[in-house]
Parts: sequence; structure tokens; C-alpha cells
Amino acid sequence: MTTAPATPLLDIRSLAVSFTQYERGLRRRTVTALSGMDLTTDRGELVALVGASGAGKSLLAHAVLGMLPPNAAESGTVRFDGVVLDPPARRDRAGHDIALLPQSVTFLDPVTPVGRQVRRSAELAGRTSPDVVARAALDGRGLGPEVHRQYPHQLSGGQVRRVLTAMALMGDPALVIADEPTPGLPPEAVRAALADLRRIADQDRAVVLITHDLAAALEVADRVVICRHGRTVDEARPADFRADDLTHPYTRALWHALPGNGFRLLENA
Ligand SMILES: Nc1ncnc2c1ncn2[C@@H]1O[C@H](COP(=O)(O)OP(=O)(O)OP(=O)(O)O)[C@@H](O)[C@H]1O
Ligand code: NI
Repeated sequence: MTTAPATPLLDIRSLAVSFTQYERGLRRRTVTALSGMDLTTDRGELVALVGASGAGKSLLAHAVLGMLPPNAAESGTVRFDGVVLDPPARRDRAGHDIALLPQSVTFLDPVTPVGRQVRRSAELAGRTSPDVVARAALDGRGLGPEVHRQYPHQLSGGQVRRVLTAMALMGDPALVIADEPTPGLPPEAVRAALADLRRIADQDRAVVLITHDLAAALEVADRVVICRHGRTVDEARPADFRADDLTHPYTRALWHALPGNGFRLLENA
């Protein structure tokens, strides 16, 4: 069992996000979406962020990338490599040190062949010989020359995942945040995507896997951070789940709701 190091690559403390909204009559309203998220991950480590829909997982990802909309206000600290980075500094790192592995095919341009899009990501990452780099990146993920000429809609869900992964890794990021990388994929593609994330972490990168699929998280994560209603409520290791050595009632409820664990969803836990 490893313990969290003193200065992990990513160290998020008390992250809070609220949105200012204008209602009819220009009345201003503030909606708090995140009210206290804590998460750390280090190189070589895969940390899963698990929570129900609306819990605030994607917002955390967008905050780390400095991509929150202009009506958002943020507090708390995001340390990267030991240094507190404000949102503009994080945005500067996005695509280089910090990469988002987006969920869906909509991230790709539907009218541009895949090869050209991967080449473009190599250019944006400042790689020399982007053509060669793009071909190697696709080859390296088992996507041959025929895929280069294809359009996103011609690819399977698993192939799209591999294209998005190739693009996300183009800038050789130290931190990869994967937001819901598996929904809609057939079981073998889910397994492949999870194994790929594990490999990415094992290549000395820090990985945050955002998912509401606790079972998937337990397959590959070193630690699981549980969030609910905009705050992190618990953190546990896969072994703690398997030993049913869980103290937080919500984490216990999530675990026991998994098929094979009793099917009990304790809604008021
Ligand atoms: N631009 C915005 N303005 C106001 N509220 C927002 C905005 N973006 C997100 N929220 C709110 O923040 C909360 C968290 O949203 P978020 O997308 O992070 O959830 P999630 O955990 O990723 O859910 P899912 O599993 O469905 O993707 C939601 O209640 C959402 O309505
Ligand atoms: Ni989300």
C-alpha cells in the first residue's frame, strides 16, 4: 500500500465554484455548484473521482484546466507540481502539462479526416514533423493508415476513444484528466479504455478518471475519491471496498448498490 506523497503533482484543496446568474428583471442570483472538493494525484497514480450525475465531477475537471465560464467564481487552491496556479496559469498548461481526455466524438470535427485532426493536435503541441508524429501516435494505438482518411462518424466508439487518447497525449502531459471515458462503449472497449488509462498512469503520468461507474473505477484506480452535492465526502482504496472496510455511509451505499453486493441502495445514507 502506498501513501499520498507530501507534494503530489496535483493537489486540489477546498475547491469551490459558484455561478452568477441573472434572472428576469436583472435580479442576480448566485448558485453554488462546488463547495469543497479535495483531490490529490501523483505521477504513476490513477485516482478515480466517483459521484452521481450533477455531483460536480466535470466542473472540477474544467476548473483544473482553467476552463470555467466567465460567470463562474472560484475559491480554494489548485497546486500543480508544488506551485499554486491561478486559472489563467492553468489554462496555459492545458494541452501541454495538463490534458483533458474528453468523453465524446463531438470533440472531433465531423467534416475533417481523423488523420488531419491528429496532425493538427501534434502541431498545436509544438511537435516537429507533425505528420510523422500523428501517424506514429495512431499506429501506436492500433489505428492503421485506413483510419487516417476516415471521418469521425465512420469509427467505432472504441476507435474514437483511441483517437482522442492519441490527441490528448500529444503534448506529453504529466497530468491526464479523463471525463467519463467509457459510457456507451461495448464491454471489451470499456475494458480496453480502462487498461489504457492504467498504462498511461504507469508511464509516470498522473491520471484522474472521472466516472459514475464505481465498478470500473475499482478495476484500475489506486484510490477512489467520492463526491456528492459538490463536495468530496470520502476517499478509499479498492482493497477497502473489497474488504467492506468502509466508514462513510454514502461510500458504503455506493458499494452495496453494485450488482452482486446485495443490491441495496440506501438512499437516506
Ligand atoms: N455554467 C453553469 N452554470 C450554472 N450551473 C452549472 C454550470 N455548469 C455546471 N453547473 C452545475 O454544477 C453542477 C455540477 O455539474 P457537473 O457537470 O460538474 O456534474 P457531473 O458530476 O459531471 O455530472 P455528470 O455525471 O452528469 O456528468 C450541476 O448541478 C450543474 O447544474
Ligand atoms: Ni460530467
